[in-house]
Amino acid sequence: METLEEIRQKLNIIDTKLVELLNQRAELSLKVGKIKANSDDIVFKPFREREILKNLLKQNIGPLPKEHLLAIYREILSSSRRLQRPQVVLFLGPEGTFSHLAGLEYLGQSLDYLPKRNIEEIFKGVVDGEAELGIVPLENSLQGSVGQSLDFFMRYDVFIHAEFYYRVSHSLLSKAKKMETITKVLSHPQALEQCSTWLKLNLPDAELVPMPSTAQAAQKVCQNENLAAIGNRKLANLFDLNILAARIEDLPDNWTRFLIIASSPSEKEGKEKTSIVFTLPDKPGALFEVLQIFARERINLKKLESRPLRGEKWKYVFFADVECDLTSNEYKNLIYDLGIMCHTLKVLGSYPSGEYLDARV
Ligand SMILES: O=C(O)C(=O)C[C@]1(C(=O)O)C=C[C@@H](O)C=C1
Repeated sequence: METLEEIRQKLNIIDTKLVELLNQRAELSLKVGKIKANSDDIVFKPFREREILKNLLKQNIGPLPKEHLLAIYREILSSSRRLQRPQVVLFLGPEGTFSHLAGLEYLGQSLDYLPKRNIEEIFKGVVDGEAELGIVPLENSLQGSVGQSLDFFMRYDVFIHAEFYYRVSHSLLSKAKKMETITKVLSHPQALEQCSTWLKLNLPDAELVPMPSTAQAAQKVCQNENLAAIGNRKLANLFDLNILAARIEDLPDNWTRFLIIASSPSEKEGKEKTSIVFTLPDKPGALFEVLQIFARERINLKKLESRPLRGEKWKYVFFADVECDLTSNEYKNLIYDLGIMCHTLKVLGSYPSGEYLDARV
């Protein structure tokens, strides 16, 4: 049998090779960066990244688990993007919110994450060039759409580059080591609501205190061992808290869909979904005609939502996701027809269909 010393020697040799290879990869990434800088192209290429990850998974014969390989590679890609150009990304703050944690998981640690006080500031910051990318929450599988995010797509000139889904799973976090000392539980009202059955069973006497965000709740409970917060388990690392209980939500299949936005359109090929916003003339069958076009072309409609049109009462704007690349040449005529039928039509972007990131694993 090999001794510990011998195994460690072998690990050292492999690590040396890995560093060498990572640097060779970084050199190539810098070359790509120069080409992109010359053509003013955006650094983040979600379709290419997904292709890389897919190929890696095919090649991986273990024992390295798939989730570990993906996590390692997300960081390699994050560093690669950062090498090409400093990457600022705006998110709905403060630090530790689901948006922040979701962004860190999807885009990696090498970016500069800048918190914003509200969703509009994210759109505005991206349009004004304060950041190359923004992360916006669009909808939740249990609670429905984030109305504001939909509205700002109508008002700001931004494009969608990627989508991903992030699991909403809650833990009980505290400075205390045991649950017995907890007298108050703090969190965002939605998180308290999502864990109400667990709280009734396990902490029936605790006072429930609403907070503006799960991140602020986690920050607050650092002050006192009798307090606990409900939020993502990663808040434990961020605020140095203990996880007293995990996966305490009543309904475990809870996901939020996030979009990555930028001020210029996305890359040209390989896209699977397109989002559009449109308004219609006030006449019978106006929406039916639009839907008929999609039916005629056998295009699958994944989402259709109406929102009040700002400044014009009882008028509506429609937000739709379709399962095809509407920006490709193949659909030129369709876009032309839609343009005639709609009062206004804006193609928000085409992008690869999103991955599901599960922070619980
Ligand atoms: O292929 C590119 O366009 C790259 O910039 C390289 C690379 C990579 O490191 O592999 C980096 C960033 C992109 O998001 C995709 C891939």
